[in-house]
Amino acid sequence: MTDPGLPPPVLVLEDVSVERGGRTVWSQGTLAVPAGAVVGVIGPNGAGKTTLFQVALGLLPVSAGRVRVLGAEPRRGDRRIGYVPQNYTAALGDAIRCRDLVTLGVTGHRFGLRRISAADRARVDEALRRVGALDYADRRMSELSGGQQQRVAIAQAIVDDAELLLLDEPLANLDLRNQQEIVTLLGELRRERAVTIMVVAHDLNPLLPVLTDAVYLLDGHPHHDPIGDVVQEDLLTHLYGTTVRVVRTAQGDLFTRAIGPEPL
Ligand SMILES: Nc1ncnc2c1ncn2[C@@H]1O[C@H](COP(=O)(O)OP(=O)(O)OP(=O)(O)O)[C@@H](O)[C@H]1O
Repeated sequence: MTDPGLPPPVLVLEDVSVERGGRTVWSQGTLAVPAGAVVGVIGPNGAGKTTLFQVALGLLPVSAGRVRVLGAEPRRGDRRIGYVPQNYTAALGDAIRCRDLVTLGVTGHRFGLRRISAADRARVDEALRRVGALDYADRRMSELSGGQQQRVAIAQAIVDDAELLLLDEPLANLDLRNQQEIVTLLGELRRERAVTIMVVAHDLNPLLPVLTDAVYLLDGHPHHDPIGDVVQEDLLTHLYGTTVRVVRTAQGDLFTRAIGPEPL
């Protein structure tokens, strides 16, 4: 039973299975991601993390079960969801300018670029300002660093006031400082906009300060738990198939460390 005092969960799976190319990617997925959470989506390569996002975005039908996203069936082009795919910025054409990329988040297509209203232009500027990218708004994406590009991609995802942000590996290829800045930005967005954020990540450590929950793909099934229940040595060791230690420093910082395969 859902507590009537709480907002409804943003993503609900009821006994969901997904197949790709004739094989089951994951099955028996039953979970509910609460509104306002910052969720790490974790699991080994090929476990189906991106597949989960594609299901939520209505890009991939499920083979069994029922999915609800923001209270409705998943559907393509749902403006309430902001999505930054894996390697998104690398896949863009070289020529596009930052402001135009963010404008696509409002108009949905390139033809709209010339006909944008003053109100929409203001929203684009506000999104660029919010991620700290206004200074380079008129530069081409190809002229920016990886950290700057990721900010602009996030600006595009939030420009339409998304209620759910799906970020696939937003920290990949970023140095430690840029990773930290993007993580800080995610924490701020969550507080300011009450947005729910789901982040696919291979390295949990930089995200731990902001994560409230995790969805983890274990033995072919997706599960959801509060982050504290997931950052456990047994669970992470099982999940990744290599010994993982959980370390807590005297300052209370928590991090994980892989220390190699189990001895045979
Ligand atoms: N377009 C596709 N057609 C068929 N199978 C696919 C397709 N895309 C992915 N798969 C398969 O689905 C499974 C899950 O892929 P997915 O990309 O969701 O995994 P992932 O957990 O995000 O992996 P990674 O961590 O490597 O990015 C993999 O076995 C993959 O080979």
